[in-house]
Amino acid sequence: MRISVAADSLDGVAEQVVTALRERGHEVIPHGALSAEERDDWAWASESAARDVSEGRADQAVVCCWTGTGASIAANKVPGVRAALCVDAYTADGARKWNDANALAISLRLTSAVMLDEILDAWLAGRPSTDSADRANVAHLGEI
Ligand SMILES: O=C(CO)[C@H](O)[C@H](O)COP(=O)(O)O
Repeated sequence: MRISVAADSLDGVAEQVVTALRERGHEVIPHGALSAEERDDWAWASESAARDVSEGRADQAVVCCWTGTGASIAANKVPGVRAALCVDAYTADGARKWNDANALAISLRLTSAVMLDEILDAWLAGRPSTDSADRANVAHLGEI
């Protein structure tokens, strides 16, 4: 997959997100502090990655800031983007399954290197539920 990755600083696991995705065979499009040319504030960096998804340049995004909250809020403002702040593998699996989330938000403060690997494995293996109630919930997100 092509995965856009944004971070507002290189603290914590920011650069490990890029390395881990490339090791798993994905093409990474870097944004914010991960790019030499871009503004690195969380709202701008996360927006850039989310717009890649919204406009078809990327299949998914991973957006990071210190808490993960600002990055997820910014990404969720972009049409068609469903960003989920995930702190463990169960949440990441559920976000893909029940929310059909297409942007993974990560807290650089909370997420250890070990947890990041677990979260990414669950996220990348996850598939959206085909259950009609789950699909109805996801479809309604586009109507709110
Ligand atoms: O977690 C965040 C936003 O939700 C930011 O990473 C945090 O506010 C730090 O940003 P800055 O370095 O610009 O003060």
